[in-house]
Amino acid sequence: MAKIKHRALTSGGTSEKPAKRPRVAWMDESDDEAHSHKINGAEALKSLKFDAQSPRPTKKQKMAGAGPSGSKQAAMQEQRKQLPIALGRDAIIQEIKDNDVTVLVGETGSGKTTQIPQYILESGLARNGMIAVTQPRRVAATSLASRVALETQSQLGSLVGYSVRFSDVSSDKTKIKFVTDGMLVRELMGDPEMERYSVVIIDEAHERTLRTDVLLARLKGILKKRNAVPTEGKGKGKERAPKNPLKVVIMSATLDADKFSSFFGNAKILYVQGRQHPVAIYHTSTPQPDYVDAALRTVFQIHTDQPTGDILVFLPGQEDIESLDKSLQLYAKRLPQDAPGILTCPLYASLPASQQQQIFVPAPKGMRKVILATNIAETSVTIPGVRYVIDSGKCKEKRWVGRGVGGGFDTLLTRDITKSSAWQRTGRAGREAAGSCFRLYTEDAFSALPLSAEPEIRRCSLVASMLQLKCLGQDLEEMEFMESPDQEGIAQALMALYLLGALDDRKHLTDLGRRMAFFPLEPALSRAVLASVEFGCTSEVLAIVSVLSASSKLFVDTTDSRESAREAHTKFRHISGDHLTVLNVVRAYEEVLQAEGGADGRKASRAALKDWCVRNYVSHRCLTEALEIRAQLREYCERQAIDWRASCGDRVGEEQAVLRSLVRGLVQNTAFLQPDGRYKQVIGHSIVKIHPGSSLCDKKVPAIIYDELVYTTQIYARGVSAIPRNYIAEVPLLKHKGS
Ligand SMILES: Nc1ncnc2c1ncn2[C@@H]1O[C@H](COP(=O)(O)OP(=O)(O)OP(=O)(O)O)[C@@H](O)[C@H]1O
Repeated sequence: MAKIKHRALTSGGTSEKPAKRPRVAWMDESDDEAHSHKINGAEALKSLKFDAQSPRPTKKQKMAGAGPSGSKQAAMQEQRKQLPIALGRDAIIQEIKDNDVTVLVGETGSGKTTQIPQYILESGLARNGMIAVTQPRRVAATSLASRVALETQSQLGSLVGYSVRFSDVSSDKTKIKFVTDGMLVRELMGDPEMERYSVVIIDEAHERTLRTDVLLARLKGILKKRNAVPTEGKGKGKERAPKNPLKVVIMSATLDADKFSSFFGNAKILYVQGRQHPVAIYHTSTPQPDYVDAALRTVFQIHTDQPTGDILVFLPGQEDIESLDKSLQLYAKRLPQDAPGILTCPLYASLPASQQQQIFVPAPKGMRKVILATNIAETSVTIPGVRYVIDSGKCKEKRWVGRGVGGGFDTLLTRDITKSSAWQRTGRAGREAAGSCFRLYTEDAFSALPLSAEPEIRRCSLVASMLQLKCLGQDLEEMEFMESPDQEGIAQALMALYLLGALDDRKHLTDLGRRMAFFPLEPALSRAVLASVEFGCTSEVLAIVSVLSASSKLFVDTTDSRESAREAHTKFRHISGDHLTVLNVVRAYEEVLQAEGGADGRKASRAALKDWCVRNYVSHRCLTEALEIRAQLREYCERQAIDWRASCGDRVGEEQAVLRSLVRGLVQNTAFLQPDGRYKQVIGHSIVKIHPGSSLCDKKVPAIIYDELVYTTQIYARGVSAIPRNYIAEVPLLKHKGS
């Protein structure tokens, strides 16, 4: 293998003196034994057996994902038949027919997610109802829906559709619907017994998201109701059958199947063996504490030594992705002129959907695509062209820090992955052909990893779920979950909902709480929207809340452009802080929109708008998405008879009204200035500092509200505005406390 001459990089990506970088030493772990694993030490899941290799795909097969017509379609149908799951089709359908709940464990890429819904549909098991397939992440839900629509030769949104927050691509004709688990929980509010679904498939159940756990708990109750055999009725047999029975299928490649089975009264467990393509696994022979650097070297080792095929690198978060992206681009420039180029493609949750879709676009001829992803690409997703996976062994985990009444906050902490995650990541390399997975940790380190992560229900805020369940007449604290939430988490959620006015002092849901749950927003933000009605500033609050709900950040602020960005942002700055600054940006953007495209801005030139955003260091994607979200929130307002046009008119009144509304929602996110210049939470005990990215970062004001706390070396408040102290005392439930 020819050595690449690297030059040393600083984290900012600038070059230093040339330095030779050592290669990463690998140990081949590709013997069969190393790839089999057991679940719970009991049921052998011989899933990662790399010897069940089917023939390498033909050129035609490789093209199968490219389009729905002619030979490509035939190749795709042929590929479907080759999937390991296809062999067990009839047996699986029979088991689903015979059982209310089926737990299905099959190796990554065996065809569970794309095929099982189609088999169920073809078998007639769904009768006139729909088949829901849940996914923990939206990128998986949307890309799977596209794939299954292709396979069924239908247009996305007709037979096969999807529903994720703020985007529903389904219709009356839809029979298979891919949904995020959060969306299905929301749907419960309009359809508490899930009557419109005949089959609910909970996919990637091993991830144990809070919403999946809520769904599983609800499904248990729904099954009892919908599948009970009526005691009254004249006839026998069919006439005594339940009217609209429900089937539940729980699926994953890396699942503690016994646990799920016993939760559903010893449900049937099915194992699907075999995988389509082998994946060779390599561990490093020594630990690699600097995993970004190790990933950089491995990318180039693959690029110079290995045949064509795209590379998927798993990193914990956006910062590492951006850092590796820069380094890769820098080194790529130094490749010999005749060598294939490198095209980098970042993928993380806060990246807008349109940019996330770039990972599915084939690299131009002569280029190798390197996708830099967080664990959002870890499950369910097939990225065509990927043959190599590099696994840093790290991920970010959401965790409620400092749990307890009034205190604490959700934060993302970097930690080692689990064995489940490692297997899932490995699985991304063998989707269309044989692949390789390079783990940036030793085999001993792999052996020491826990099997699976602690369920979210034990480590994340329960506020939103508790409110949704209250609307269904259920108390989270009394429900039977696979794992019960801890008392501190429950107390914190109850207190938060009480302070928002969603619950009364007897823990009963209030009318306000019901209205809050109606909006597809965090309860704190929906409370602010509802408060804006009282203060006559719904138009302004909707604009701010829409930006806060967008998936990407409004202000573009990279290390290289920090000074120019700050200067450009000055003209939007509002003296009160970040919330009204956001409003100023939205207004300025709308002015350009109208100037460019007439009264309704519809014909505005995209190029002109983008140009304006670039010049002002604000994100065009964030603003486009925020305006779409706002349009939807306006519809929700109309359904609640709220006049979304209500606006203050004058700027002084506006500042007061908007901040007062926001305090109603962000009441727990308030802090008072202390004599030592720091801020202390009003409810809670944490000492916080204003984030350096805030327009208020150098200011000392008596009291602040903030959108969120982030923990790095200390606790920072982000998205901050200054408020008079008495605004906090105005919050109805706090009045009597005289805070
Ligand atoms: N978008 C796509 N483009 C090309 N091939 C695809 C696509 N989606 C699925 N496939 C093919 O179908 C196979 C089965 O995918 P599927 O998602 O059904 O597997 P799975 O068993 O659910 O895997 P996992 O547990 O990893 O989600 C893939 O290995 C791949 O060969």
